[in-house]
Amino acid sequence: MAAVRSKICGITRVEDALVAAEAGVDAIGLVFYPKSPRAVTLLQAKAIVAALPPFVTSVGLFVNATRGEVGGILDELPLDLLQFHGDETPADCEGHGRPYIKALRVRPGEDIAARCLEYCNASGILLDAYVPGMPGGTGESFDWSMVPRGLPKPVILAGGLSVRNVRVAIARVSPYAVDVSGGVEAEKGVKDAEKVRAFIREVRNA
Ligand SMILES: O=C(O)c1ccccc1N[C@@H]1O[C@H](COP(=O)(O)O)[C@@H](O)[C@H]1O
Repeated sequence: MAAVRSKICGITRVEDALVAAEAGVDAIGLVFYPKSPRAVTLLQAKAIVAALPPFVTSVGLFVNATRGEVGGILDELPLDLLQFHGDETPADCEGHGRPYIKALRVRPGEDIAARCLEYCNASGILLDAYVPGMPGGTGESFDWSMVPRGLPKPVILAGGLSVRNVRVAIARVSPYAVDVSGGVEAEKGVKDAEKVRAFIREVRNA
């Protein structure tokens, strides 16, 4: 089985990005959603991206942002990958000419395979828990048995992951990558270095 990639999302501080990079993370996520306790300003994001070593992907997370808002960030900061975590249509996601992943919030009975096909130009599909009124970063997991095998896109598994459950999650879902935010925090927006290292170690050993 290919190595499972990891993304640490909700990075707000250069030092947290460096800890994650040193531990071997593949991608870090920057939340451009003003209502999130992990939201970054453009200035913060620029400092974090500038500090990244080569081969660590910078991902910009947006929730129902306008085309102008996303474009305004991209004009200032050439993010490697976009993550759309709201109700964006395929056309919304594709309007920036940049690679993107689309987050799907999985409700009971969700036809994940059909939703996946809607976003046929996405680089991957991120699966997260559905919590009413919250677009993401909830710390909640969903029923992993709902993820079908053989989806046509790389699957990024998210939602309530931590060092305690990530190995089981990988065994059950066989995702391309895992994504964590709250499970490696000391407090909202501040990562716990030991939790970050332990999480990435666990993914690598899975
Ligand atoms: O992190 C946030 O605050 C956030 C806000 C709005 C949409 C998505 C958000 N984060 C993403 O949510 C999932 C799961 O997070 P958690 O590990 O359960 O805390 C993850 O993809 C984050 O990128």
